[in-house]
Amino acid sequence: MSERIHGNGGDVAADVVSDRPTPDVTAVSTGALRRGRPRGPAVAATALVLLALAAAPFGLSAFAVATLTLGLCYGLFTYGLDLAWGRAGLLSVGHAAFFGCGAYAVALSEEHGVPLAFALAGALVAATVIALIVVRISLTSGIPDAPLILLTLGVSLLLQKAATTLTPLTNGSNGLTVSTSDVVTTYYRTLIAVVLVVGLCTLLIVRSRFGARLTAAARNPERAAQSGIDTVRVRSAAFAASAAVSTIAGALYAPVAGLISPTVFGLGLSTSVLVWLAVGGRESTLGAVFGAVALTTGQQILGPSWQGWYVLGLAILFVLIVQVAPDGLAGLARTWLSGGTPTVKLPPATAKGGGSGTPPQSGPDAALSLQQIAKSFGPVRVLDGVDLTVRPGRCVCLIGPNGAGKSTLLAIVAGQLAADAGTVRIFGQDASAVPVHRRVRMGVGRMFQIPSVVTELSPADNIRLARMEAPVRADLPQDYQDLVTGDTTAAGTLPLADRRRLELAMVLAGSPRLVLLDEPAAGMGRQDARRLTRELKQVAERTGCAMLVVEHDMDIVRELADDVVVLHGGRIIAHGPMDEIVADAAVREAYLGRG
Ligand SMILES: Nc1ncnc2c1ncn2[C@@H]1O[C@H](COP(=O)(O)OP(=O)(O)OP(=O)(O)O)[C@@H](O)[C@H]1O
Repeated sequence: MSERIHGNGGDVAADVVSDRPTPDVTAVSTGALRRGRPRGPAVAATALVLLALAAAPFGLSAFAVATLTLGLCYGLFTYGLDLAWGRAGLLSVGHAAFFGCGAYAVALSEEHGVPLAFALAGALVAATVIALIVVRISLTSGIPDAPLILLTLGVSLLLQKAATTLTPLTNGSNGLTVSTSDVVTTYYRTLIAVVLVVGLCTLLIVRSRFGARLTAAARNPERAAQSGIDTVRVRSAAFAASAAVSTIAGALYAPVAGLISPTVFGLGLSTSVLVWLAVGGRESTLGAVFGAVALTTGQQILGPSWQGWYVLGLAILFVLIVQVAPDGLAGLARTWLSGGTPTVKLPPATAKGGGSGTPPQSGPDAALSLQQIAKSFGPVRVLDGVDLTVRPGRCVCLIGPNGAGKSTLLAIVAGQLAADAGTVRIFGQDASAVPVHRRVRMGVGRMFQIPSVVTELSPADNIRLARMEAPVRADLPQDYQDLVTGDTTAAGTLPLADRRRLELAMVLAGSPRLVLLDEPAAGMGRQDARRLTRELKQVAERTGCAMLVVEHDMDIVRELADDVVVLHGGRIIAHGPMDEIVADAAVREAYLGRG
């Protein structure tokens, strides 16, 4: 008897002989960095799984092998999603759009006699271009997560609509048939080989310098950009690769399914792959494939008899996993094998250090020169023609009442915000339209109000990260060497003062010539704040860098500042040495609230 297996993207035909009842389930489902995982057990587990998969055709029924074949197609798809959601931190809820492109490429090629290679190349190009457009719009919108979720969902629904309505081409909702000969035996082995090759290729990429950049960009885009990494480019590339792998998975799925209909673009499959990945575990090749294979098998075996109960069980499993083990089964295994939560590790390719940027060559009069900077948020004019100069080796403290626009000005200097008008010059070069990561290569370093480090990495890896794109390779001062050689616990577990010290070390490791600091002692106790102030002074003396510091604490300002600049009402109302500023009537009126 010929048996059909039902996949989430539509019917799946497998010409197998069995007495089993036809399984029919619709699964309800949802879904970077390298982990510091125990390598021996991971390699052993991978080898064991591969051996078991290779031996499957010899010991299992044709139905079971067909189920495994389908599971491997979905496994590759899940692995594709992991590149986006796991490795790049980009949640897509419409990834079936890319899977469907691959499946329809095969079906259309067969139906209309288009050469398969041509159809596949077309699908890969289309999926990659769509992915790049969607991800770039999302990442440059300035709004986290929501744009990508909506756009991916929109694209998948649009493609589903197109597949339904372009009847002469796609046969509408009836779909297109694809020949399924020899799908169980030879095809199964081919699929294992493809999964293995794609897995190895991406593993190499993840362990490369690109992988290190992706690790940082996914975990802490703000700090990654401030370390000279083009986060939009790196994450966009990972998302495009994710779309390409998903397209390949869809193409491999078509002959297994035998029938490709518009449901292949549907929300059901997009949510299923999220569940497979969540359960298997993000950032784990094995976990992603295992999650898909295990749940697809469960669906085929339990689905027909348990029907709604299976779907309910899957939903409960998903909620449990998200609550109890957000890193999925692979995360649980890692924690169990390492005897605690393992620290994420930066790929080794970063060890060389030194980036491709050009350090400023000239010695201009000003490290920073702002001319007529203006910025409004809606109707509120926050900055209204600010002129400011910071000379090399000088420390300028920017003070002013709450809401005066100090942090906004600092963000404009760093490149995080664009000014509405005015010019930002850094070491003589016009940097007004230069993005954050390129300003870093021009010599800008930045410390944030809340210390911004990659919390999952060890302090040493954080410093390696900071060095990776540095225009000039700088050795850290002796006082910070303990951070390079110290323990390997995650930086997120350090107390605030130590995280602040680590952030300063990261800034120093980037060889900055202009350092921006936003309330560096915020939240610190008196003693820690004094220690940090001393360290900052030493840094300024040792490196000769310029500093622009936003600070409220007048003791710190007095100790640090060569010049004080007072911002009020969007304008600079006074500047000069601290003693003159304190005596200035306009400052007392505006800032201290007395005349
Ligand atoms: N992204 C934004 N959207 C809308 N308004 C903003 C935004 N960022 C800042 N503002 C507003 O701009 C004004 C200046 O904010 P900013 O944080 O630059 O002031 P500040 O001088 O640093 O204040 P504080 O000393 O309290 O940190 C405030 O009124 C703030 O509410």
